[in-house]
Amino acid sequence: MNPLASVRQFNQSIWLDYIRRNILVNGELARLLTEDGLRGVTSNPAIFEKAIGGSADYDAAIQALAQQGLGAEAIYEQLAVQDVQHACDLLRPLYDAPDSGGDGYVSLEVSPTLIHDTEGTVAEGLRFWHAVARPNVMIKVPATLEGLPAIHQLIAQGVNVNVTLIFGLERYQAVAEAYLLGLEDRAAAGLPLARIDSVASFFLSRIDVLLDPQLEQLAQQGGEQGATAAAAVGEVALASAKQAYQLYKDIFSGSRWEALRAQGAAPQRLLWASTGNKNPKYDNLKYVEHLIGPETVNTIPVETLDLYRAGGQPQSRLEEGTAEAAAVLASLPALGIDLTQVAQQLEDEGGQKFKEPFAKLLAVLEAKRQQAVDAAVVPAELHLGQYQAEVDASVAAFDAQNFTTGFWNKQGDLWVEDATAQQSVRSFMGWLRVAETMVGAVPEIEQFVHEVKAAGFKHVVVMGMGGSSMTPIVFKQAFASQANGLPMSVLDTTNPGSVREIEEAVPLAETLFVVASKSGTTAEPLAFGDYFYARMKELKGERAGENFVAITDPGSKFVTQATAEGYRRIFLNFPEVGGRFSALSYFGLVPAALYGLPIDEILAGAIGMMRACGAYGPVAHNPGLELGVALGVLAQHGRDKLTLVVPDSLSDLGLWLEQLIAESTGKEGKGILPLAGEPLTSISSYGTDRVFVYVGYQGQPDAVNEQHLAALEAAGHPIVRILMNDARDLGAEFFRWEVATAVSSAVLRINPFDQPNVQAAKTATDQLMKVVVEQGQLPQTSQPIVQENGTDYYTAAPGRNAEEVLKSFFGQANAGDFLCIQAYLMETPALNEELQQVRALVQEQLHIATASGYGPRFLHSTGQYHKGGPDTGLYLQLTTDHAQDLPLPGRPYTFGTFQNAQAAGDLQALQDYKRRTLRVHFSGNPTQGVAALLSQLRTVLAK
Ligand SMILES: O=C(CO)[C@@H](O)[C@H](O)[C@H](O)[C@H](O)COP(=O)(O)O
Ligand SMILES: O=C[C@H](O)COP(=O)(O)O
Repeated sequence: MNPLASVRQFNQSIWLDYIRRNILVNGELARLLTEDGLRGVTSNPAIFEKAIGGSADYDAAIQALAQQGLGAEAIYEQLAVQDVQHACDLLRPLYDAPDSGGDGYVSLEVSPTLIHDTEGTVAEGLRFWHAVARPNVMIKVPATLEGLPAIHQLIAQGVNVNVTLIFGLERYQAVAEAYLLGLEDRAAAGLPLARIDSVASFFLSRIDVLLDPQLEQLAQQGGEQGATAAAAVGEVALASAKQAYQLYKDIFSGSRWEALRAQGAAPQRLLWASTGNKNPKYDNLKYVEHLIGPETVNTIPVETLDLYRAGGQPQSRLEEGTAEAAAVLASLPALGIDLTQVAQQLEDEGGQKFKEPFAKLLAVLEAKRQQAVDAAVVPAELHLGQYQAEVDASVAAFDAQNFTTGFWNKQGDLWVEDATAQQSVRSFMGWLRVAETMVGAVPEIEQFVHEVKAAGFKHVVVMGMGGSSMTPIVFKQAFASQANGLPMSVLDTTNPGSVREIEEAVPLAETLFVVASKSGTTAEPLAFGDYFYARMKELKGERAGENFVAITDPGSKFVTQATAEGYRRIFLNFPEVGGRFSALSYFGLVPAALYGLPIDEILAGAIGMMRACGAYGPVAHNPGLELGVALGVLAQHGRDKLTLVVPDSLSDLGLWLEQLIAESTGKEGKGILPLAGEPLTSISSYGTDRVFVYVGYQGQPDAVNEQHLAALEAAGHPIVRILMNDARDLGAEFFRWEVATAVSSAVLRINPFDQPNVQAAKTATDQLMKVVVEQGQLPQTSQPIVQENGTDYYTAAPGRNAEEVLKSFFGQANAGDFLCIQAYLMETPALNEELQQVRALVQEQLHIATASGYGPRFLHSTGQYHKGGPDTGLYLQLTTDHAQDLPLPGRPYTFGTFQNAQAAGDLQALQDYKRRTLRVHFSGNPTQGVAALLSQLRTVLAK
C-alpha cells in the first residue's frame, strides 16, 4: 500500500504543504487526495510567492485583474483566495464525510506584515474568511504575542484557525490556551462548538538548523558537556515535538476540556510543519517518520511527499522515546541554550522568512500589473530631441510631487492659486470617471437604439456645436458605416447651404434629430432644432417630437423646451463634465451607438487608459501625464504649435483635438495651438515653434506622412507618434488627450476648464442680432478699405488696392506667428482645396504656421485661443452674401444673417483684443473668390 495513505492507520493526517494553480486545474491535487490519501492543504506567503511569482500560471488572471484596476496586493489576495477556494472545493467531500476527523481543510495565511498587529490580524482573518466563503478554510495566524488574542477572537467568532510559526513549548501552551478561551467564549454565548477546527503548527526542521551548529561546536570541545551536546545534535526538534504532544494530551483532557468536548468541540491538533529536511546528513524523512502519532497532522512539502511515497515506513512513533526527549530538552540549559530565546529568535526569523517572499511577490505582481496596464494602451512614442532631458526632469518633478494622485483627487491647486478658481476646476472634473459611469448606461443606450430602429428610423442627424458634436464627427469619419447602425450626419454650422444640404440628403420623416447642447442655451443648436422641428411639424403635426432627442444638462432651459415639444427622449448628461471633455459621456456615446458602434468596447479602451493614467492606484508611467508635460514644456520653449499629422480617415480627430486643446489652454496670453489638416510643405518652411504629433494605426503604412515626419525629426523638430490598433482605441485616445490637456494646463498654470474669451464673441453677436431683430438687417459696422472685382477688404492694414492690402497685411507676419483662415462659408471639397493651397503658399513663403476653420464651428473651439492666447495670429476672415438663404421659422432673420452676425461679432471681438485682422467679403461665388485671392497672394508673396 502507498505509505502515504498508510499513515492514516495511525490516526495521523498528511496534508500537503504546497499549492499552485496548475495542480488545482490539471487534476494533480485531486489525484494526490485519492491516491496518496492527502487530507488537507497548507499555504503560506512563501508558497504563494513560488507559485505566483515563479510561474506563468497566473499571468492571464493577473492581466485581467490589473485591467479591472486592482493593485498588487488586491491581485495577490484575489489569486490566493481563488486558489484556496478551488482547493477547498476539491477537499469538500472529505470535509463533509462523517469520518472527516477534522480534515479536509485548506489554510490561507494573513499578511506577514500583520505579524505584530492583533486588530489587523483579526480584521484580515475575518475578511479572508468571508472572501473564501467556504467552511473548510483555515485562517493562518502567527503565534506571536500579538497573534494570541487574535486566535482567541477569531475562534470565538467561529473562524477555523491554523496557528503558525510555533517554535517552543511555552508558546505552544499559550496557543492552546487561546484556542480554549475562544471556545469558552462561544460556549458562554450559547454558540455551537462543533466544526470549529484548529491546528497548532509546530515548526521543526528550523529548530535543528539553528541549534545543530552550536551543538556540534560544543561537542567538538569534548568533555562531559561535549558529550551532552553531541547527544542533542539533531534531536532538539523531534524532542520538542514529542514534548509538545505530551502537553497536548494533558491540555485536551481533564474537566476543562471535557466540558467543551461535551458541547461538540474538537481538540486543536498539533500539526508538524517545516518538515522538509534541510541537513544532508539526516534522513530526508526524519520529520515525518518519527512524528507519526494519533490526532496529529503533518503538512509535507512536495519533495518530501514524493520521497515518502517511495520509501516511507509508517509506524506510530510519536510516543517512542518520550523520556529521552524530555532529557534532551532538559540538558540544554546546562549547555547555555535557552529554548525560550531560541524560539523567539526563530519566531523573529520566521516572520522575516514570510515577509521577504511576500514583498518579493508583491514586487513581481506590481511589475506584471504595470505591464498589463501598459499593454492595455498603445504607447505614445516621444522623440523630443534637445527637449527630452528637460521634459524628463519635469515629469520626474511632477511624479515627485505626487501629481497623479492629486490629479485624481481633483486638487485645484495643481492648476491655479485662487481658491474660487480651484473650486471651479474641481467642479469640472467629472470627466475623469465618466467612462465608468457610462458603462452602467450602455444597456439603456442600446435599448434606446433598438427602439429607434424598431420605430423605423433610417437616418440620424446630430446637431450641436463644439464639444457637443465633435465626437460624432470623429466617429463618423473613423468608422465605416455599420451594418447594424443608422447612417449619421452632423450639423454644426449656421451656413444656409449646409443646412439645406442636410435637409435634402436625409429622409426627413424617418430621421432622428439629436439636438446636443450641454448648456441648452447655445444659439446654433437651438436654431437647428427649431428649424427641423418646424419642418417636421409640417410632416407629422403634433407627432413631430417623436423624431427628436435631446442631450443636455439636467435643469437646462432646453429640457423644458424639449419636454414641451414632446421629444422622444431627453438624455441628461452631467453638469460636472464640460463640453470639450464630454466625448465619453452621452454626447459622444448616444450618437456612436445610433451609428452602430460598439460603445462598450470604446468605453473599455477608455477605462484601460484611465487605469494607465493612475485612476486605480499608482502607475510607473502615466501616459497622459507624460504627453501633457511634454506639450506644456515645449510650449514654454515657444514650440506651441501642435501640428497634427494624421491619415485621411482621422483628419477629423484634428478638429476634436483643436477644440479640446485650444479651448482649454488658450487663455491668459498663453496656450498651445493645435493645427489640424495643414498641407505638408518643404521641411525648411517649418519654424522652431512646432511640435508634430502623428496619430495613426499600427500596421497601416502611411508612407507620405511617415517620410515627412522622419525628415522633420531629422531636422530637429520634436515628434510624438501614437499608433492605435484600430478605431475602437479612440475611446482610449480621447481620455489620453483629455488628461494630457489638463496636465499641460497645469504646466502653464491655467484653468483648463473655463473659456472666458468665447463669451466675448457671443456677446458681440447677440448685440448684432438684437439690431437685426429691431431693424431687420445687420448694421454696417465699418467700411471696406478696398473694393475690387466684387470683393471687399476690411482691415487696419493699409493699401490702395487688393494687392497692397494683402501685402501690408501679410507683411506683419513674424516668426512664430500663424495665419488663421476663418471661413464663414459653405464647406465643400472644392473650397477646401483652394483654402489648402492658400495655406501651403503662406507656409512656403512666410514660414509661418497656418490654421483654417469654418465659422461658426471654430468659435466653439480655437476661437478661445484666438482671443485669449498669445497675440501671434493673423486672422483672415472670409464671408459672403448668401445667394440661397434659408429663413429661420419664427424668427425675423435667416440662417445667412445669423452666420454673418457671428462673423461680424467675432471680428469685433478680435479687434477688441487688438488682433491683426483682414476680412475679405465675396459678393460672388466664394470658391472662385478664394481662387482669385490665391492667385493674388501668389503674386504678392512671391515679391
Ligand atoms: O502551514 C504551515 C504551517 O501551518 C506550513 O505551510 C508552514 O508555513 C511551512 O511548513 C513552513 O513555512 C515551511 O518551512 P521550511 O520548511 O521552509 O522551514
Ligand atoms: O463646446 C461646447 C459648445 O460651445 C457648445 O456648448 P453647449 O453644449 O452648451 O451647447
